Amino acid sequence: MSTNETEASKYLNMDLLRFTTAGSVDDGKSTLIGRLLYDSKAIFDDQMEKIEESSRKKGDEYTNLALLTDGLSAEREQGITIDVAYRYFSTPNRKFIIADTPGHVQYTRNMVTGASTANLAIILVDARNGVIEQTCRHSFIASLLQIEHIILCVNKMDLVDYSEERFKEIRQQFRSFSSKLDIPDIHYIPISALYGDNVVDKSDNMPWYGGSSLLYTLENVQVDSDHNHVDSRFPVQWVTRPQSEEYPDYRGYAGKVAGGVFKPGDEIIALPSGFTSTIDTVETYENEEEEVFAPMSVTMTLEDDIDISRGDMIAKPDNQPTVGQDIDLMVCWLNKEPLKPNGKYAIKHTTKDARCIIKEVKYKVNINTLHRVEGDKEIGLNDIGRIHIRTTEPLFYDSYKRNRATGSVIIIDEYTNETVGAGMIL
Ligand SMILES: Nc1nc2c(ncn2[C@@H]2O[C@H](COP(=O)(O)OP(=O)(O)OP(=O)(O)O)[C@@H](O)[C@H]2O)c(=O)[nH]1
Repeated sequence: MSTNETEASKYLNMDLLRFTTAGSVDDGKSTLIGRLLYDSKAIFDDQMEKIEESSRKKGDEYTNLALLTDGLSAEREQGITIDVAYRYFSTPNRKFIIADTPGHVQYTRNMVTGASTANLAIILVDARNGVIEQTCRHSFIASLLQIEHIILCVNKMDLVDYSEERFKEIRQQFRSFSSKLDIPDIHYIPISALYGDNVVDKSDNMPWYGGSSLLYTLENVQVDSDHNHVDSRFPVQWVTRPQSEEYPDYRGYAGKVAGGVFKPGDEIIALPSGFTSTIDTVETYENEEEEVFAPMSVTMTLEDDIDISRGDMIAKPDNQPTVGQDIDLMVCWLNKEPLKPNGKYAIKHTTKDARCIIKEVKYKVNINTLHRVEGDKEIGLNDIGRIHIRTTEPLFYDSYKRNRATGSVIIIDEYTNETVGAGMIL
């Protein structure tokens, strides 16, 4: 291998952490991401020159790191809908993908999209304001989405004189709230995104803080595998039939593995038909593989010609998903039109499209207390509630806790085609 190839393969094989950032408007998200990229030397020099120049033009005393992420808003102004921007950077120790979710009004929606594949969420609070409703909302969503690690960054410490007491107060506020949530690992870091305190390097301004910097924490937090490698699930996206002279009977099933491992010789079952067969080959775009696993995109061929079409699920006979039409969900509502009890919606689950009726709104959750709201079941924009639906066709699903891919659904308004809800199967 040439040096370039060695470098490239080292990079590809590097450990990856996906994280998302959440905070309310002006808590300093853009500044923080800019600071992380800048201090970890991930910004290219030409980008930096542009930013310095534009900061000078605006008369900023400090290079305005928020400008680094502002390309996003320009795109939004052009009418291109980008709810989440993915940014990539790496240090010698780890690769990172940041799902950067803009903090405007549609924050719940963006956070759900950005966080659904994240291993970790950074939740920012302004040291002057402490824990506010949005902090609670974001943490609750993070716990619903089964994000295992949260870093609560108490930002703008410079504006509270780097006060240890203030930091401890906020940490206590968040501890008492988060004790009611299912989040296994929470870190607390006092930072100043603007001046770089505790972002990449430990700060001299807060000698009382004994923990690690944000970057060090991001580099070292232990993430389990993103994917369920136990329950084999392959939702079929399409059936390929090239019908070439060489292979007149070829029939391949293409899609993305949603869980477990598949290899030639494995016995499989196709749902909903229940027919069984044996895997002949599994291949990726480039190669025939010895085995494939989540989240690889693959084409599978079987030894028997059985009836399988888009939206069907290939699993193993001794480990099948639940098949059903009556489903309990926690739903995050993403549309300004509230959820219609008894309303009909389109629903997307893995590669399957179906329709559903909302049979019952069981309760709405009060984001601050995490209790049920008594006497009010209207699920409006940014609300979270528990609902029961009935689908027109059976879905092949797992609980969200077990498998994020086969345990989530998207609810769509049939008339406007807008995504109105994101659901996690209980
Ligand atoms: N003093 C001080 N100001 C900060 C700090 N971090 C961010 N700011 C300022 O707070 C303001 C908001 O920062 P942004 O990074 O744009 O905030 P944001 O959360 O990304 O805001 P949106 O993009 O609107 O969601 C800017 O004027 C920043 O310069 C900090 O640590 N200390």
